[in-house]
Amino acid sequence: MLMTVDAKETSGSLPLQKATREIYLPPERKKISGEDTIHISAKEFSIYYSEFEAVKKVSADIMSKYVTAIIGPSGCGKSTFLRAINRMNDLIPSCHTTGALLFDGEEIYGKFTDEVLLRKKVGMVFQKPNPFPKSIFDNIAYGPRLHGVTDKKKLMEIVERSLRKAAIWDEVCDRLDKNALGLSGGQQQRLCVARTLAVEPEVLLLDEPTSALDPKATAKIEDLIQELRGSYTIMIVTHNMQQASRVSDSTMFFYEGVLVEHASTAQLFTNPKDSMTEDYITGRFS
Ligand SMILES: Nc1ncnc2c1ncn2[C@@H]1O[C@H](COP(=O)(O)OP(=O)(O)OP(=O)(O)O)[C@@H](O)[C@H]1O
Repeated sequence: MLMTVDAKETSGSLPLQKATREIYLPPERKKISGEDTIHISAKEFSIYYSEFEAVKKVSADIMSKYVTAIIGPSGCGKSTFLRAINRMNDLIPSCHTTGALLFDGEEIYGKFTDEVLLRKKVGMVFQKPNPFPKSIFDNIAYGPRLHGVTDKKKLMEIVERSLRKAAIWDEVCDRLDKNALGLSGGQQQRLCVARTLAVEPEVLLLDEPTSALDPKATAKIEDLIQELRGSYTIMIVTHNMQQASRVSDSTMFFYEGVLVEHASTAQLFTNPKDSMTEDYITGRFS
């Protein structure tokens, strides 16, 4: 469903411009059966690169098995926040955090956190598909092998199950021994989702997973997110607000490192509480 929103003419310190954008009204989304539980929780959580505070005292609860979108202008800290959830930022020496970030109630940045186990539970798919230069089979079997699965029959089961879950089995089942780099960009990205699913994570972090894909491949990934909703907690960074409104249950809007608003996607896109959110979703600034 589409409607046109005229943004207000006043907007604090933001440059004034007439903004008219078609806003996709999020469809009614079914509640996931069972009790709603908090999977990830940030409490006054900040992330620094040296002295620079890229994410500022964020407090938010991410609900288990729902889809959460993270939106906001370039450089506002979306990816930095996402990457903190499986400690990918550890690879950057200047990066450090304050406050708390909890996964199932346990400190992600705790002294005794097992990062390998954390990254098994919290998988990540990046902007550009990045299959290994190996066969399709070996791409999917890579993680399970790393975690000690050696039995060929068991590996075959995992490979098939993961490729089916990622909605790519039918396209590749007759060429599992072929190099994954021979797949199209969209297929490669679904293969990367399958590779992540192969180690049975609980959380999927998707960092602009469709920005390098054409509309058809993008639609397949969006359909896939809907398929996986209810089985995994999914967080997706996207610049595409229509995508956020199509695929997510709740949306976080960041601006300059601050979490300005976090609400159900329906509310955030139709009745945002903060004027800055409204200005952003109506295209006053990007
Ligand atoms: N490795 C790094 N070292 C220093 N500063 C960084 C590093 N990575 C990101 N930053 C800075 O942190 C801030 C947040 O960056 P981040 O990539 O998280 O933003 P983003 O909202 O994901 O942006 P985009 O939408 O452009 O991907 C930016 O000011 C960026 O320049």
